[in-house]
Amino acid sequence: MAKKLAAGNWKMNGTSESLSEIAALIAAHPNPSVDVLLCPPATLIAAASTAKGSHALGLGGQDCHANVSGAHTGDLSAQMLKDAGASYVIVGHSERRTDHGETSDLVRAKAEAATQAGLTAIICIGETLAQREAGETLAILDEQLQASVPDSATAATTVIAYEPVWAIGTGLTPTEAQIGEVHAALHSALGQRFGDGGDFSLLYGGSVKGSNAAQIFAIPHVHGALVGGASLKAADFSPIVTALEQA
Ligand SMILES: O=C[C@H](O)COP(=O)(O)O
Repeated sequence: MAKKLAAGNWKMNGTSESLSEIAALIAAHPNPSVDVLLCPPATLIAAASTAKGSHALGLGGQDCHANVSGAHTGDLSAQMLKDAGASYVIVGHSERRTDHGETSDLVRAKAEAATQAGLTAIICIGETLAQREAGETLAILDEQLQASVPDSATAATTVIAYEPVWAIGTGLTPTEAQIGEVHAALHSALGQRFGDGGDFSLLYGGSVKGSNAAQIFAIPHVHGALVGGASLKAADFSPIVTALEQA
């Protein structure tokens, strides 16, 4: 049974003042019935870990280096994120693929590093609008999935996030049928490769908000969301957590 996960990605947003949003989220969900995760900037992970105390809220990084340590100025290893209090790390977000030229081979190496450090890897894949309009969506996603997910991946250590690039931060979302088609294909591909495709958590990401979360979570093989803008404020993220709890 795939676990349900409401994950927030703060991207390059947040300073110590933002820790009050974590306190507010915890207050709104003292005992959540689904997994709830926030990925603040790495500078806040340790403080967020202290702020959350023993609450079940998970914390994650937004990227990690493929190596454990070394001469990589400005980078962070998965071990360092874990040491700061993270239990997850996002790898292969389209903003990393675009802004930093990350390939699926590199994403796979990062996912391996993450799981070796004991973190759950959230591996992101997604098509551009041009690829969707060219009818290439399923082929592109399968290519990204096969190349980005390590052979060592298991449902316990790996979460897949489908994020259409054109839906991120735009207010646009695919139709329910389009999301359903993709998630069914991912479920099937993971099942064929790993034999336990039914257990991998498959998140949808891209303009998820309180007003559309329930419809998205009702789609087969959608086990949660990776939320950007609407995760920054507890007041916006909390309804998404609630919608997942009720799905
Ligand atoms: O990681 C999160 C996604 O990029 C979605 O961002 P968004 O909810 O702001 O569209």
